[in-house]
Amino acid sequence: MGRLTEAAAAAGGGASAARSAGPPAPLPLSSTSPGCAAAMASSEEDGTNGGASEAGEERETAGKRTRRGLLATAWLTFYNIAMTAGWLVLAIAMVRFYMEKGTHKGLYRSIQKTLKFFQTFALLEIVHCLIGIVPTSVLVAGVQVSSRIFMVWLVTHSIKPIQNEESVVLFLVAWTVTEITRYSFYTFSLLDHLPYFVKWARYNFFIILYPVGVAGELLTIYAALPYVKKTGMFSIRLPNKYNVSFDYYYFLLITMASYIPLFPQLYFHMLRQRRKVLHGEVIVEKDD
Ligand SMILES: CCCCCCCCCCCCC[C@@H](O)CC(=O)SCCNC(=O)CCNC(=O)[C@H](O)C(C)(C)COP(=O)(O)OP(=O)(O)OC[C@H]1O[C@@H](n2cnc3c(N)ncnc32)[C@H](O)[C@@H]1OP(=O)(O)O
Repeated sequence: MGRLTEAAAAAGGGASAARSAGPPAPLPLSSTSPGCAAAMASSEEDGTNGGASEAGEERETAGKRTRRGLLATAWLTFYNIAMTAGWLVLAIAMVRFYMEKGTHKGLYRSIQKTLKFFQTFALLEIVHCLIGIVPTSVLVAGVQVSSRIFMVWLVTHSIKPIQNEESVVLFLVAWTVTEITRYSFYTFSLLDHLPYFVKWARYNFFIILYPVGVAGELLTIYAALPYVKKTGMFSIRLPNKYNVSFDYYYFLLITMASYIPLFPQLYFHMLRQRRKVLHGEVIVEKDD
């Protein structure tokens, strides 16, 4: 299948035109076919397109809502409000803890229930992609959510001695700021009242927060290695009646290594989203 790509001027479109112009991302983890060539046209920087394009955007939002269905829109609005509130509660609890105790020791323990609840609830994001009520690629959402679930349940919850590591605070702060911004962005978008600051924050904060979060996660797994090796936790040794063996220590090493190919994919996916939404770059792909 050959491909032909052309740049479309985003005269009155910004993010909406970008989205309507075609699916994002020629990366392997994106929903588009790998290797698609893409050309981009940059238009507005500040989101002010004039009355005509605003009316166009409104029509587009209404169109999206109709396509998605009212029930799905109502569910997503509820889901995003609940998630924004959950991560806000977490942020407030963390700030209060630090102000009262003056140390990060004991922080994870004090917020773990809320964290586990809301991060596990985020599994629904994979379901949203699978049933098609959000346009995100299942793979992108799957890698993002499963790595978080893994960090919460199979690392931080299960390996108590690492819960007071500074690196835990690093990823907790990065996740919390990201999620408050991200879910409020989705909420305001669905409600058709998106403040420019929220949009700007959604597509800029990640530039710093993604590497910070990943560093926190990797350092936490690294800190867990000696304990996992010593205890042999979650490992299955031979001989056993199923004749299978599993070593959690090596599994953690492989997981750390998998960040090398996977994290850049997510990061570049977000950089592309940023270019489309904030700078109105439009990717149009045509199949021969
Ligand atoms: C079992 C062991 C597994 C181990 C795997 C190990 C490998 C791991 C490597 C990866 C490491 C990641 C680590 C990570 O945990 C670190 C951090 O998170 S640190 C903190 C910083 N993080 C971020 O900034 C996260 C950025 N990522 C994301 O935002 C998303 O997760 C992502 C799925 C990557 C991107 O989102 P998306 O493609 O959806 O982009 P947009 O937000 O621009 O949305 C596109 C359109 O979808 C609509 N949408 C999406 N979700 C919703 C929703 N909930 N409600 C309503 N609408 C939604 C959105 O509005 C856009 O729609 P449209 O185009 O129509 O406007």
